[in-house]
Amino acid sequence: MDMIAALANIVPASESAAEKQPSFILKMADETMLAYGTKHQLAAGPLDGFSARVDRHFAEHGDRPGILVGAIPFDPAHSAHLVQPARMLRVQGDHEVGGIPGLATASAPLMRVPVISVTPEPTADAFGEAVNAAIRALDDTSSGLHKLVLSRCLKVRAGRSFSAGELLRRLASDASASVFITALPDKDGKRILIGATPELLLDKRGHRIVSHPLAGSAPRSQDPAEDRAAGEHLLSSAKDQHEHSLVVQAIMDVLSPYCSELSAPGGTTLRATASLWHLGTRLVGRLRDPATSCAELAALLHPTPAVCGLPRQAAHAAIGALEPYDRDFYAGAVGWCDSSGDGRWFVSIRCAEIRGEEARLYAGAGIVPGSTAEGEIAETAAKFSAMLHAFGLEGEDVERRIG
Ligand SMILES: C=C(O[C@@H]1C=C(C(=O)O)C=C[C@H]1O)C(=O)O
Repeated sequence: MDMIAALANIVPASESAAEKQPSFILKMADETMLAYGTKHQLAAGPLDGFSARVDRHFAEHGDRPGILVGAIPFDPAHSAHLVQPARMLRVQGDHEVGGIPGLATASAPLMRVPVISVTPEPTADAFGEAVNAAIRALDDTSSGLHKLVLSRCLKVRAGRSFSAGELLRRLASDASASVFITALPDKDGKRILIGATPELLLDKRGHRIVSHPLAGSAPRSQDPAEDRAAGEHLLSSAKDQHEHSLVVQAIMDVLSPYCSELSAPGGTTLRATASLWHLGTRLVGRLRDPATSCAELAALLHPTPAVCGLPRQAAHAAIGALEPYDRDFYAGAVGWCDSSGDGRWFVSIRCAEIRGEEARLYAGAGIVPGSTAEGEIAETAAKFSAMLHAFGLEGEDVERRIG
């Protein structure tokens, strides 16, 4: 059955417009999930207590579909935004996201939304100063810091509201990423988070868990020889391998007490998105007790040193002092968990928060001894490029602003 036919079966014509539009889309290599409407919302609260709230939710709301979808913010003290939808559509395999009713039609031409302004927050220079402050903190052994991830933001204002469907279609052209749209709690109006993340926080099905952390990055090149050299350079870089190993070790430390087996069968390898090379390690484990829920493990893992730093508390405090904004749902997690304890969560990076005619794009980079301000400016500029491409924003003018 094709996508439109499948949707026609589950979306009766009499339904309200809001219910016809998916409020959550997650397109992965092997499956696309679409959630419509809201039956119940997960009770608010910090990440500590998240899995207990999820368990309580399913105990109280035994109706179908027995699934919660949505987003976890960066700050563990802030509340996740998860809903039990009215309906859920899961399409196995890889497929076109073009024909989703209420979003966009596959045959419609891509429309460029006229952009009024692109404002960096902070400026590339100010971000470079924050990176230098982080490098000084890492060099000062009394700080106890080993790694810190700093981000910057681009505020994009347009002449009319952005079309989530068109953005999603453009993002989906990079098959190496999982594309998502999720509703966020209202703040001066309706908000969504949209992105194309390459990073799997945790997948849990029965006994089996998989995590695929990324850390260590290099911009790709249009020139094939230069591109290959950039990848090989990253793979042999002691600084990047060190940065990467800190993340892998932290994740293994969290997961191993729960596992009878935990290993990295393929070791550390290069992962490519359309714009970046990454170092990645796919970790596969077998849980001692399959009743250990995905929500419980995801809450313990987040935020990993791939988006926060090491040690977690000190890095979190340093981010609060050095970044001029609250990350909110950037560098959190997006995904789902179900009443059987299974689930899948991705790290919410390469994303933008959209509210009407305004978008906030985010990009961050891990800083370890040996990092440089110029290197981190270039890396975050490359990390913006997938979203900028989706917004139709490329060229010298934007490049000048983002450094
Ligand atoms: C924080 C981001 O990316 C993270 C940081 C990386 C790095 O420092 O090399 C690589 C992948 C992600 O884990 C981001 O894209 O915003």
